[in-house]
Amino acid sequence: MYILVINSGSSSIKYQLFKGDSDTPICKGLVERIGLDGSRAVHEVTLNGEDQKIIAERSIADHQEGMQVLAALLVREDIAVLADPAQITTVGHRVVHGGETLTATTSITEEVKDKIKALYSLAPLHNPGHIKGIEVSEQMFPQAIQVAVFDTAFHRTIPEKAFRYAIPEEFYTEDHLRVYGFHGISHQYVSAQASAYLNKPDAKLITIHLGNGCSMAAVDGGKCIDTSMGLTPLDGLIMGTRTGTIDPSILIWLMERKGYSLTEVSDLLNKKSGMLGLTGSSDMRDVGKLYNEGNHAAVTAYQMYAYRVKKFIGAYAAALNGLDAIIFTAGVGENDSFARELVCTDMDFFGIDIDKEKNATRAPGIRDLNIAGTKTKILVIPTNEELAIAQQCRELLDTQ
Ligand SMILES: Nc1ncnc2c1ncn2[C@@H]1O[C@H](COP(=O)(O)OP(=O)(O)O)[C@@H](O)[C@H]1O
Ligand SMILES: CC(=O)OP(=O)(O)O
Ligand SMILES: [Mg+2]
Repeated sequence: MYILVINSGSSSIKYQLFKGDSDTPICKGLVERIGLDGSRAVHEVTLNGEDQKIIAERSIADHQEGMQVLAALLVREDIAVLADPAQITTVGHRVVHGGETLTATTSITEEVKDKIKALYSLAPLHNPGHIKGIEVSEQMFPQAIQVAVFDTAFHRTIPEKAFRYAIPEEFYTEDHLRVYGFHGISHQYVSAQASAYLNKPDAKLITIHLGNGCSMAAVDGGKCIDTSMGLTPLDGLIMGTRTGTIDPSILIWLMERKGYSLTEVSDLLNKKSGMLGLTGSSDMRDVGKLYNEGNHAAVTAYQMYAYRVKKFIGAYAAALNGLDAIIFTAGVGENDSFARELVCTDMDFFGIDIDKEKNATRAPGIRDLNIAGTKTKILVIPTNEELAIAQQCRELLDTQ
């Protein structure tokens, strides 16, 4: 049994190939900076005991092209890990928005695809890419069972007082407008890792997923009780190209005063704002370089980005009525020590005290960054959405 996992994010496609019950992939890779300058694919494979890394730098305009690059790497003869692509029995797909009806891991039928398509307007940067990924993989691996694992599933335990919006009730009962929350596969994975690391099943945790999309979750004893994204992945933190929380009156102002159409408003908030709108670049590595050059816009943007995270930490410490650990994860959370330092500065009221030396040191695996003896653990936990998806695929297949 081979399980191929496809995780298409808004700016990248990550993939891992697992054999049998092993949690160690036999190859993995990343197609990144999709639609930006400098896009590339990085493919890692261990052949005859030797680690090989293939880096293909080329323009990759969209997720469909990204999937084709990925598929070609998997079957490239000189580095092939499979004798035949037909050996892949299952393809697990991350799907960001499952809406009201797709609430648990499921095998993909035409009906499931239609439901994912019906949610395009609620996840415009993601669900269309997932459908492309599913369709390309149905063509490439027609013998495999295609499985969907949803970002929204982990957030189903959020109580009504946190998932409802203060708008007339029929918009909830008839139109299902509510907080769904996203990055659930990642929040669930890193919170479980943190509880095990702390040896505390009832731990009160705040998970901080900072990728191109960014969100936080408050997790009490393994159950999510609140999260920063809402009906769509636009709410909450400042992201690569998304605003996060803004005064909704700005939308009305744009339409009334500037004559913006609905599409223009959606594009502005989803694709042209966040770090991109503030600095001209959505990629934190680029923004970091500008910061180091003393660029005023980048300095302000970093401060705004970290300040928003701090405010959610305060809110979630109150919601949890306690705090054992905060956990940084995903592209920025795992790699950008400066962003972590900014978030943790002047947070001793919450028992959060970062050790700058530990924070600046790179190391694989789980890292503990707080000053020894301080109350709240500050952890960096590499997320592994692909492994979590493979595990959920196995559970689904076991029950069928
Ligand atoms: N070494 C690094 N230092 C700072 N930021 C990084 C580093 N590596 C990746 N990132 C940032 O991580 C973000 C992408 O995170 P990722 O979790 O891969 O996103 P997504 O899954 O949403 O596409 C980008 O903003 C990128 O700049
Ligand atoms: C939900 C979301 O924003 O996902 P990503 O960060 O992978 O774009
Ligand atoms: Mg991601």
